[in-house]
Amino acid sequence: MPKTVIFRCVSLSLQGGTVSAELLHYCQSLRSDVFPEGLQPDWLQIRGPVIHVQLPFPAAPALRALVKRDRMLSAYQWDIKHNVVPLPIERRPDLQGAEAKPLQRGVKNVIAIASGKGGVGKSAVTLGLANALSQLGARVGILDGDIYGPSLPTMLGNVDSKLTFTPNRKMLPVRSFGLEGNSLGYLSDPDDATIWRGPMASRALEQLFFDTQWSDLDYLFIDMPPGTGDLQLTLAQKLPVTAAVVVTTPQNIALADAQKGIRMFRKVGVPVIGIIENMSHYACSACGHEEAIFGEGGGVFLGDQHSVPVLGHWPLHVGLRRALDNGQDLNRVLDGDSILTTQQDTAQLLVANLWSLLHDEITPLVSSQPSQAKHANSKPSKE
Ligand SMILES: Nc1ncnc2c1ncn2[C@@H]1O[C@H](COP(=O)(O)OP(=O)(O)OP(=O)(O)O)[C@@H](O)[C@H]1O
Repeated sequence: MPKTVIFRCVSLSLQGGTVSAELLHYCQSLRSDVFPEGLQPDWLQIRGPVIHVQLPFPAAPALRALVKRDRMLSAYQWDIKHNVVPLPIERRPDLQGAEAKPLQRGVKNVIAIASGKGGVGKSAVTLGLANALSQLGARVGILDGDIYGPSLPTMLGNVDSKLTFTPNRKMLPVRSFGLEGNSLGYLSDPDDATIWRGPMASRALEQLFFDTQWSDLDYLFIDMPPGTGDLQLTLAQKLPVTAAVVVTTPQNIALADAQKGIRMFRKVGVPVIGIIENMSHYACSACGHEEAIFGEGGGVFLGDQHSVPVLGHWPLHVGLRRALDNGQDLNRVLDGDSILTTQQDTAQLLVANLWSLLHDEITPLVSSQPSQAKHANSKPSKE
């Protein structure tokens, strides 16, 4: 129905004091990256001039931006809340096997953040996403799976914290900046981990995952160990991972490793719901000149090859590096910086993609659509 006609219907129905089905229909016709199928009628309740929304994932800023662009909808008051929906067990092949252990009570979704190659910023991206979702009102935890170089305690600014245990010997996660975290770095001398070998390392991580008493969490991120070897494969198989995100830099060398990561998850039936291109470019803080230090277009090329959407292009950012390495609260030291908006946009797209996995009637963004990000079809530059 054309917009003008709907507008008239809605005005009439409001004058009559009745809720307009046309308005719900109209909301469904709105489209954005985060809401590719519009606003679903069962999310909305219209009472007089107020539209109450219960989103199944945290994305209030994306919805506000959508509403702001729309002359008719911006005339309403919007009351936006969310209640995160877990992926049902029947849609999770990883939880159905005889060996698979169930998710802990209260953890709704487990998202693995992986990279084929080390040093691409996987831990930085994990923390950035977790922080962004927490700022959007989600309850978020991080499991530091990088046993050979646990970086979570440094990034959360609590290197001296040690784990405490419940009476039945469950580990209680450490809390910082509104996030829960667990890492071998809190448990022992981190240097001990460097001598661990494959099966031992994988058992340690399983234990860290299953024997932590997480609170009720909407999202638990696992910062996977770098690489695509046996350790990573075993973990992807044994941990109840809802979906995976692959981090890469634009370079060819990183892309080749990221491809292996995507294949690895697919092999064990874990959907890869997005790629994040980190260190996409550098913007000089003195003159603003942008330089693609590690090449260009790699993330999009990878996404197109594997039909996985690119969720974000994160720049090399001096302030971010400083904050992470000094364990500072990103929201405080980067307040007003566009990097936080970039991270939040990516996080909203990520949880929207995760939600779309739940619904047969919604076209999943996962593995069926080519990337919608800019520079589509461009090949990575030779670096
Ligand atoms: N976008 C970015 N801008 C600036 N610095 C970054 C960015 N991403 C990561 N870094 C910095 O790069 C370094 C490596 O990042 P990080 O530890 O997250 O990589 P990783 O992929 O997890 O490494 P590993 O393979 O060792 O686990 C850190 O000092 C981090 O703060």
